[in-house]
Amino acid sequence: MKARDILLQEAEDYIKTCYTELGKTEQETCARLEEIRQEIDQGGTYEHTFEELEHGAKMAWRNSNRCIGRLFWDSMVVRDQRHLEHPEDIYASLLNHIESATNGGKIIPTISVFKPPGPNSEGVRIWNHQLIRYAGYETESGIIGDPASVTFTKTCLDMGWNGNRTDFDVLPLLIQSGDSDPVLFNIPDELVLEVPLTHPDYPSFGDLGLRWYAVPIISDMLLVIGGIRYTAAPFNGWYMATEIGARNFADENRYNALPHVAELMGLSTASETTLWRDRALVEMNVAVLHSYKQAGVSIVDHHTAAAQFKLFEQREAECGRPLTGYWNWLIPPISPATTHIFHHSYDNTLVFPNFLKRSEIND
Ligand code: HEM
Ligand SMILES: N=C(Nc1cccc(CNC[C@@H]2CCCN2)c1)c1cccs1
Repeated sequence: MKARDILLQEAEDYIKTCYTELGKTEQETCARLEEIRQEIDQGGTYEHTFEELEHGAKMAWRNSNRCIGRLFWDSMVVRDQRHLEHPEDIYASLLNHIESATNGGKIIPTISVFKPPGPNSEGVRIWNHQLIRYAGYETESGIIGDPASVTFTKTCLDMGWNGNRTDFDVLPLLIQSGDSDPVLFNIPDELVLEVPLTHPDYPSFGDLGLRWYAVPIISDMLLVIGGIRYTAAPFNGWYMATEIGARNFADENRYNALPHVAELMGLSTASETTLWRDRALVEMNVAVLHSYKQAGVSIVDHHTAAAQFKLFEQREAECGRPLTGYWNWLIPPISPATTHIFHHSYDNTLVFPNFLKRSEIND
């Protein structure tokens, strides 16, 4: 099949599903399909209406098999930014996304969709993994900051960026538009809401100096709708606390904070059989939930998130949509067996629209 025929097939499949879900008539659907056929014949691609883009982005979230947070798929704010060309304008739009999604801590799930690559344009690409993330610096005496960011930090340093070399330096944005070189932009401090970590029962927890940012905004995944690949479509929700407490601060190849937490709790780390690691892990997650709630920043615990996911499963069944999911990612990293997810199996079929990692694209 030629590329155009594949694109036309994917466009038809999407429009039929999308227009049915939006309650449009057969007549409207056929008329739109004819328009798209002509557009593809003439220019090799086609452009989504805002309505098609908005609903497609929501469907992509609804189809994200690794996401436990999908109950709220239909409430996402979709920002159509396809008219922007210049890196400075894209930068300004990303700052608006950060500010509007943060919403003073009452986080609003939001996605910004930028111009996709076309027959005569490279489209937009954001090189960051997340819009807000901490730098990682390799030094002779170990790593400062987030080890997961060492490679990207090196790229930014090579391009002339300088961090303060603390454990919590917010990285710059690296934006590429069309076929021009990527450009670096700093994020103003006042736009980055952060939460200092304290623990309700251990006053010395605050002395660890741990903090994390409020809003996770994934910026390195592709949004694929009806055969169109949006290479820059940063999206945010709110955190599930275990992401921060059981991975970012707990992994030995991340901030590796559990031994410090065990020490301040007065636990001996001499033997694994005391389960000191597990006790430190739970208190780390208690600290995250306590701190985000105290700061008025949206967050969800893994039990509540699992209960919400169960509701999502039920609603999808009521709508007659087969549920797809990926068990390995849906179970939380602590106490997984206390959630219903652990005791179920899920169909990991890839349904479109969806989000893909760059490495998952095979032309
Ligand atoms: C509203 C609150 C949300 C919560 C609590 C939530 C929770 C999560 C969690 C815990 C993961 C696993 C992440 C990891 O282990 O690294 C995840 C994955 C994912 N979520 Fe959600 N999510 C939310 C909203 C969203 C939104 C708004 C989107 C997109 C529009 C989304 C799309 C995804 C995708 C694509 C993945 C898989 C990422 C990958 O494969 O690397 N989620 N989500
Ligand atoms: N709560 C969130 N967490 C999340 C969602 C998708 C992807 C990620 C990052 N996952 C990659 C890390 C690094 C390896 C394993 N997890 C986090 C959200 C981020 C954006 C919207 S919701």
